[in-house]
Amino acid sequence: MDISSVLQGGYHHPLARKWQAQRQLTKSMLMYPIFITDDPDACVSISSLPGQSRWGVNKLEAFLGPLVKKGLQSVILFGVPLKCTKDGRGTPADDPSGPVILAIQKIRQLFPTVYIACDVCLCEYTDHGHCGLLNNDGTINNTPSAARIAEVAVNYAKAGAHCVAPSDMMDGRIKAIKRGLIDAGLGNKCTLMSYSAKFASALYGPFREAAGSAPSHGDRKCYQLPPSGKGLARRAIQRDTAEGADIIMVKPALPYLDIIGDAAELAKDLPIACYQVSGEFAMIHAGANAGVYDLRTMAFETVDSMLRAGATLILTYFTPEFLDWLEA
Ligand SMILES: NCC[C@H](CC(=O)O)[C@@H](CN)CCC(=O)O
Ligand SMILES: [Zn+2]
Repeated sequence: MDISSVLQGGYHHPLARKWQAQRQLTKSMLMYPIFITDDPDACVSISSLPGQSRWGVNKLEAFLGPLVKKGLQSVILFGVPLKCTKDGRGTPADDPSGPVILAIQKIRQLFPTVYIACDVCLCEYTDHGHCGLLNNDGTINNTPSAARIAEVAVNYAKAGAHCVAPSDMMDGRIKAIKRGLIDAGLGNKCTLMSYSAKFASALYGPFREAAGSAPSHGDRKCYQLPPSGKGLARRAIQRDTAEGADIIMVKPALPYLDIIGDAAELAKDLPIACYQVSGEFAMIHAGANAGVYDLRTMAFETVDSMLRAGATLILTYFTPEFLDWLEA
């Protein structure tokens, strides 16, 4: 056999196999999506998301304490208000007594080392369930939507969020948020993580069930990207980078590894996040429950593919497990 044909010598040993990875998962790369509801003492499991619950702020110490001890370093908060009065502009989104702002203050007080990101969107707070404000004909009214998203983001930052992450997909919201943060004197104190390449995916069902955030009519195809839209994704990544994003996110992750690669190419000087969304998480669990594969092995294999594609930050509901698995 020709000398150049022999590769197996480079990975015959378990340690040598580790060295083959350009980037390996570490605890600091994990950001844990958590659901905060407006019943302060709630702990309600989410049937569609194995092991996940909606938490009241009074339960956050018991919930997050053990995870912080295991090395949890960042969370991203999703408000799931069940008692508020929703309206056309998502008024409850930045209610100072709402679940997100109360959770920011509670986590800052309890766990000062934990980096707090906040998802910024209106769909959990509007009576129509869309991510922006609507025209009378039910279509998105983009300009006031971006302004409202920016207002909510700045209020989360004022409440102490280390990062705001707009998942709404309105055009121009990154520039609007950055301008708002700067005008509030927070431009250098709050990270702007943009869901730049966020697709109109079939994989959000469990989240929408958990958050009660499905649109009351129509769908989100006019503002989330078409799954086939590689060029659109590349343009959105470049646009958001130019508008002041500090982190670029691709979402969902596994069906969009090529887009993660595009982001790593186009925004090579920024951290690249990807979100292993609720449907991906549920799918991996379903396959393991069906005996198709071992859960831990598949969770690592999917995340390794995201790292290989260029991701440096992983939003995943497997965070608690990875904190244990990375210790093993
Ligand atoms: N702001 C939109 C919420 C949204 C997707 C959707 O429902 O369209 C995601 C949260 N950012 C869903 C995340 C998930 O499925 O885990
Ligand atoms: Zn939304």
